[in-house]
Amino acid sequence: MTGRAPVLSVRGLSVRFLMPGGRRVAAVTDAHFDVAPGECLALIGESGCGKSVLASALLGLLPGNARTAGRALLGDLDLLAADERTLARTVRGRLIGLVPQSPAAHLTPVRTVRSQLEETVAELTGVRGGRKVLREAAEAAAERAAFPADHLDHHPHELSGGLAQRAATALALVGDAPLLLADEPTTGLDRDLVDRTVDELRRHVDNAEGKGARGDAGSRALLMITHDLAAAARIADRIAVMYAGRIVELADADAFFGAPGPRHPYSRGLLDALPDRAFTPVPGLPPELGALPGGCAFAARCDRATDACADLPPLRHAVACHHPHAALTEAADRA
Ligand SMILES: Nc1ncnc2c1ncn2[C@@H]1O[C@H](COP(=O)(O)OP(=O)(O)OP(=O)(O)O)[C@@H](O)[C@H]1O
Ligand code: NI
Repeated sequence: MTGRAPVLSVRGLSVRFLMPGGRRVAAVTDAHFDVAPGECLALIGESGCGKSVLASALLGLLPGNARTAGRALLGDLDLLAADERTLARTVRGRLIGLVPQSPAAHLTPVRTVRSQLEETVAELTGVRGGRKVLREAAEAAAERAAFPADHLDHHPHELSGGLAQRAATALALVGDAPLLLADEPTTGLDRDLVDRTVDELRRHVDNAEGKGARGDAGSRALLMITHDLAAAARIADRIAVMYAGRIVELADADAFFGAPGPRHPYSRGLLDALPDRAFTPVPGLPPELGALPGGCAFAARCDRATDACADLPPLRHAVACHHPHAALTEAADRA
């Protein structure tokens, strides 16, 4: 990794939901990671482990019963401490482009995709020169996300899930934001489009389209939340594995998907569950985030667990486990 300052620096980020009756849901606990300029970090983990909550925390989009702790620095700005005005005016869309997990819910129902794209282009890029120029810029934005031109005049409810996904991706790319946050950007897409979509997200980071007008080649970063390990393997530089609200492993993507492989038993389990690998699901279910055990949250499902796992394993050499699989120390240190 380069010595340049990270685009995003997350330090000790925790999110608790306060529930009726005093119960607390520990959705995210003590997340700690950086995303460097030019880098794609993929955040993976089972449904309900806290990935989207982490994304919402960065964007200031958590509901009123959420409490956050820690810091999330985007440049000098602590996203967790920023007020709503700053988040609305300078963060969402401009500093962070969001590909939301439920695109249909983020598109304005009463307006066509074309009008939403044109408005976003006008607002975020300052494109001037009248209708025609704006129209062309909006069409180019649609094209980047493989959104078909003949559907631009449709309203969101007339779109399939896959097309709504592509419309949302097009909107997220418009602002050329320093950080692109993509939450399940490939939901509802078939394999070809998955590849095309993630490649476009990757290009945003690589700046391969000659968009270096700001002289900032390679200065952008991508945080991609995904269930799709093939998509992660295709474009990610590093992998963060989340389990029960905690990041349990951070790894170089090549080492993770290739040799020596993941170090945390849960990460191994995720890979073994893939159809083109062992096709064996991780046994059991993740714990309730409202009632987490005191020690390692994965111990109940782990074939390597011992008495030591009753204590919480710290994240050491980028893995939080008492019995990690061996790896080249060098690879672990780099991660
Ligand atoms: N407003 C809320 N109040 C209470 N609990 C919540 C709230 N929003 C989310 N949660 C809980 O936080 C946990 C993490 O949810 P999150 O949506 O981040 O999961 P995820 O990893 O993104 O899952 P998926 O892959 O299904 O999108 C879940 O257990 C969820 O029930
Ligand atoms: Ni989610």
